Amino acid sequence: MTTQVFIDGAAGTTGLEIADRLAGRSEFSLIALSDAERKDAGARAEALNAADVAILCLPDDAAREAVSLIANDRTRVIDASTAFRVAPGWTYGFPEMVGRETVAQATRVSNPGCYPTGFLGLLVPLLRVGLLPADWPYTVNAVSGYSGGGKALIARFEDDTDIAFRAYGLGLGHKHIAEMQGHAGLKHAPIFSPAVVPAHRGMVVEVPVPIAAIPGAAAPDALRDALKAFYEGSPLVRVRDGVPDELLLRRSDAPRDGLDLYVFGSNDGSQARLVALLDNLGKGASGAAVQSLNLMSGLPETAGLRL
Ligand SMILES: NC(=O)C1=CN([C@@H]2O[C@H](COP(=O)(O)OP(=O)(O)OC[C@H]3O[C@@H](n4cnc5c(N)ncnc54)[C@H](OP(=O)(O)O)[C@@H]3O)[C@@H](O)[C@H]2O)C=CC1
Ligand SMILES: CC(=O)N[C@@H](CCC(=O)OP(=O)(O)O)C(=O)O
Repeated sequence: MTTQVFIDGAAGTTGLEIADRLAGRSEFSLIALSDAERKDAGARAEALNAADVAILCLPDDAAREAVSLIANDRTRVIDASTAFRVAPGWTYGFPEMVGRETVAQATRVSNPGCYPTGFLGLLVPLLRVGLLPADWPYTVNAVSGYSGGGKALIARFEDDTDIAFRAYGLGLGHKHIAEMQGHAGLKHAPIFSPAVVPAHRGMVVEVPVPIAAIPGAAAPDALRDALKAFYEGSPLVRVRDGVPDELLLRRSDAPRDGLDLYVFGSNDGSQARLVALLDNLGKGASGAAVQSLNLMSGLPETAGLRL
């Protein structure tokens, strides 16, 4: 029997990429609304309640509304928005971190934010084994392709091709901070410096680690080995060796659902740069949602993904 999937917000950036990854897959059939119906609460309620799995690719308020429109115990939810990422009763859709079986059994899954995927992917394994402390005030610097801001930011960057770099989150209150602090169990909120570059997709997330100044922090090689051990066997998360001359995002980069992690260390081991490379629309959004959908449907986690 096929799983009935309804993508609420199917005409948006994340929704379209999810539909792309589900195209041609006989395990799923998509419930589609016409352009005239897609924002109609009645039509959405009917589709939400007909679905085995509803994937919400909506702004936060519309995602909350969608959840409130579900009036049965059967429809399971994967929400791509920020609305439920630290909410009680929701499973955080990072299977490598919370466990594949936990996601497979979940009825309410919140898909991780793109930046937190890099930050938590780097830090949580190291905090869990005590190689870095939870009471250090971490910082996180990141750049994203403009598709990370959905249709509105895509339109802005495509209209104004003169923008070379856009720093934002300058009020130090970005919506991902609670998610980063909460799921890492950090004492202090991280200082987060996000920026957008004029490329459609792609993301680099970096956590600088002044090892010599952090009580109990391990050496760079030990940090890398611990990440490797944590992600051993993961088909999507790779811990890379070596020190390339540079890390590049290219405007021509194809969609991909992997997450690449690096630990760069100074010669004397006193400093490290933890770096994550991902596609904001891949493991940072649509790829992660399909990974969870696969697990919830008893399918191989990478089915339909771009490895
Ligand atoms: N883009 C990314 O890289 C990531 C996005 N996300 C999250 O995913 C969610 C979707 O983002 P994204 O796809 O980028 O955003 P988009 O703006 O590209 O798409 C959102 C879609 O939702 C539709 N929509 C808005 N309100 C309603 C409503 N009340 N009922 C039905 N449809 C509605 C919009 O309609 P219309 O087309 O008419 O505007 C649009 O098609 C957001 O919460 C975002 O924060 C998470 C991780 C990464
Ligand atoms: C470039 C850009 O604008 N990025 C978005 C985050 C994208 C993402 O992860 O989405 P969620 O809103 O679902 O968390 C931002 O900073 O708000």
